[in-house]
Amino acid sequence: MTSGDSSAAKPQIVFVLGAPGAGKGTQCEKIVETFGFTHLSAGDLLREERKREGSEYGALIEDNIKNGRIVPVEITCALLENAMTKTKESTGNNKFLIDGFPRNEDNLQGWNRKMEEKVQLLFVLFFECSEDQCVQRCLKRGESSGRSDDNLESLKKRFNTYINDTMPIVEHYRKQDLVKSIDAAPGPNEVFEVVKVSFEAL
Ligand SMILES: Nc1ncnc2c1ncn2[C@@H]1O[C@H](COP(=O)(O)OP(=O)(O)O)[C@@H](O)[C@H]1O
Ligand SMILES: Nc1ccn([C@@H]2O[C@H](COP(=O)(O)OP(=O)(O)O)[C@@H](O)[C@H]2O)c(=O)n1
Repeated sequence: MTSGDSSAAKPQIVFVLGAPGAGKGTQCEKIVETFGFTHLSAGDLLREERKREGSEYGALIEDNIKNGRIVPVEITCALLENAMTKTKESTGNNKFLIDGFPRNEDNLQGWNRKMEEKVQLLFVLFFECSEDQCVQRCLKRGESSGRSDDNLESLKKRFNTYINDTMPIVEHYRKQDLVKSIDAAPGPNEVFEVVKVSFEAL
């Protein structure tokens, strides 16, 4: 096999970042419908692992989520890799939106050690939205989501983590010219009109 062949088989990925409540999950659903990517949310995978019977990480994950801290990358990266492998085997799809990751330096380093060479990073979608607007969206979502972190106390901690730990990761990718910044303040359909452009260009 030539090196060209093996690189063609690499999964294509887009990282999706933005503040809590910026609308990452909402836009990912739309991208899946229109462009055939598989959506892998790091937060959803962690919440599933938290409730999986026999998981040794349940309490650790819950403690981190409630306090807006980032779970150690060994756990999150293994969940993502496993989900990618399973998706590839069961559906043949090899294009992934990786939502809410990498969210801090530990996530970035862990991913780069284990996965960077195995995938093709297309770009990083970054949703920009004011803290006020994001908090309002999360509080509204909290009325029905049942999430233990959609409350004001957890949100303050999540925003600290976002500013201190996630923004440097966005800057890291910006320096590599990989970031596509999207204004996430308008309604979901309007935001998607802008998101679309990046995927149509692929
Ligand atoms: N563009 C938007 N305008 C208004 N509300 C939105 C928008 N995008 C998402 N929402 C709502 O805000 C909440 C957070 O959106 P979500 O996609 O879950 O964000 P994230 O994945 O970034 O945390 C949800 O209740 C969602 O319905
Ligand atoms: N890479 C990640 C992503 C999420 N998480 C945890 O999961 C929580 C919820 O993340 P999420 O992406 O589902 O939700 P939002 O904060 O984006 O609304 C985060 O606050 C972290 O505690 C993590 O530890 N590592």
